[in-house]
Amino acid sequence: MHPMLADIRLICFDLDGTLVDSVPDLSAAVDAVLADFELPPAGEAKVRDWVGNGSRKLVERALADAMGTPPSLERLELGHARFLQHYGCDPTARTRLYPGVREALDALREEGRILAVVTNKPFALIQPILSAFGLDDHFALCLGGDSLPQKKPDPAPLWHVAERFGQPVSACLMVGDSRHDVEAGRAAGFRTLAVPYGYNHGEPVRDSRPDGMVESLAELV
Ligand SMILES: O=C(O)COP(=O)(O)O
Ligand SMILES: [Mg+2]
Repeated sequence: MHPMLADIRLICFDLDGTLVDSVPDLSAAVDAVLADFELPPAGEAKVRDWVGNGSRKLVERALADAMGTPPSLERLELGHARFLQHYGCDPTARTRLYPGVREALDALREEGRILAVVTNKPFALIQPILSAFGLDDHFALCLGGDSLPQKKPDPAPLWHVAERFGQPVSACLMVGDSRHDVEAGRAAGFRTLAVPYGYNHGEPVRDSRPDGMVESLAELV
């Protein structure tokens, strides 16, 4: 067991960039939206740096980059609706679990820890992705970026999960790949653990000073 887990009863996991490498499917959907608007594709490298603030912001960044100017509200709404359609068709066609994820989740569940997903992704997309990897039963609660009025880096989703399971924040851990996860966790009073392999707007997540880092979730167990 990892030393940081000693007093931890509840663990909130980020999804994109922490449990799943979803950029191949996210960027295919972004490029499909851009094609709908007869704009050039963005490609995976750019999309990787745009992920993290939810799908609406992702589409906004892609449209602004392709057009050289921020999109109108109307274009953004239409683009986001199109994105949800394209992405929702098959959100795991090229998405993969990161190494160590399944082993870690199996073992942590076995140990009786409460596991939750707190992502900025729309709630409706969480279940299809978890089920594609046979992980639907592992999490006691999943929250998306649209589940509450606030999303990460706001601590509200983390407090919501802790309260739901009657856990003091001192018994809770946030595990993520980006500064939004570390900031939300710290603001909530959770302990924070980061993985270096995900998406953090092109910056090392270590710069956000998480309480700990692991190269792979396999190190948790
Ligand atoms: O949808 C996003 O922008 C990122 O989602 P995440 O919070 O699971 O990393
Ligand atoms: Mg993430």
